[in-house]
Amino acid sequence: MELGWLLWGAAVLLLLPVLMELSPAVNFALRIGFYYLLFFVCSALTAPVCLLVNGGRTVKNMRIIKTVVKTFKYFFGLRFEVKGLENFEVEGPAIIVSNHQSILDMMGLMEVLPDNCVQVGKKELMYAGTVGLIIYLGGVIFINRKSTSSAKMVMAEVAKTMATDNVKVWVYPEGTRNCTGDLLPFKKGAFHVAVQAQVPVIPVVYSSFTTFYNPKKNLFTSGKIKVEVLPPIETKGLTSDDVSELTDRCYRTMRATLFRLSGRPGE
Ligand SMILES: CCCCCCCCCCCCCCCCC(=O)SCCNC(=O)CCNC(=O)[C@H](O)C(C)(C)COP(=O)(O)OP(=O)(O)OC[C@H]1O[C@@H](n2cnc3c(N)ncnc32)[C@H](O)[C@@H]1OP(=O)(O)O
Ligand SMILES: CCCCCCCC/C=C\CCCCCCCC(=O)OC[C@@H](O)COP(=O)(O)O
Repeated sequence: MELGWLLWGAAVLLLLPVLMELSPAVNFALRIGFYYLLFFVCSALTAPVCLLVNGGRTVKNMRIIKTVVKTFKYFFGLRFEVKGLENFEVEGPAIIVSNHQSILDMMGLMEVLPDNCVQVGKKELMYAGTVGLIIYLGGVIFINRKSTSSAKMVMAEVAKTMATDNVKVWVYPEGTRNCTGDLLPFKKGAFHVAVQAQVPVIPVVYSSFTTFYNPKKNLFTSGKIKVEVLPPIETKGLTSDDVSELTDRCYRTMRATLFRLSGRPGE
């Protein structure tokens, strides 16, 4: 029995490099599967540490999560080239908005995440096993995208409490992953919250992943990701009537930056 398992294990180990060469699909599945496994196992190991160190759900746990997730890039040969971090140094709370391409964004998020910053996430993530637990402990704000009214209520609450809690809130205004190399139209919630709380909007742009990551083509190799934190956009004195223009302005600036960072000619 043991000999059988030994032979089986040896065969897989010998065949794996061949399989990975022969089949991009196998290579992609193994790499993305390993990414999920890293999330799952590291979440399970980090959750007790967060509970022991910080006692429960608090943005302070993001420091621990960030320390762990920042190591993931080495497993996948990914490098980040970051510019503009000084733009995070605003007095007090702010709304941070960035493009969202894939679950790989979690590495980019943690690469630059400022202190006291929580994220807005779809509520389905709460049920992602140990990952749901760790993002709950990290203070992630969960919204139900299928119910605009309830999502708006949650966001309105964020606008009220972010000042007292002195937290920054990171939102993906596209509202979903989009790995096309362009931006989807922006949802307005993040900008309503910024205006309601009268806090600046800080745009963050990640260069396109398409040169090293494309699930449709089973592409997932090593690569470099350029990250640029843009100057804050003030909202003091703005009202809800200005939200559409603020959203459009932010969209245009981020889209131009995305094209520049990705070496794509602007339109
Ligand atoms: C140790 C190991 C650990 C391993 C794991 C570690 C993981 C790392 C930890 C961090 C985890 C981070 C997880 C991130 C997950 C990211 C996501 O899940 S992205 C998906 C969720 N995010 C969003 O959806 C983006 C935010 N969405 C919005 O802001 C939306 O606007 C909305 C509030 C959900 C409403 O959406 P919708 O109705 O579809 O569209 P809109 O056009 O935006 O709004 C319609 C309408 O309503 C007005 N409006 C919107 N928001 C408000 C508001 N807050 N107040 C008032 N009015 C609002 C808007 O103006 C529109 O009206 P109009 O007349 O057309 O203008
Ligand atoms: C014992 C229970 C076992 C449960 C198994 C679950 C295993 C969980 C392992 C990994 C989960 C990875 C999720 C990590 C967070 C990723 C954040 C993210 O990028 O979510 C996508 C969201 O932004 C937008 O979603 P859509 O593009 O709209 O779709």
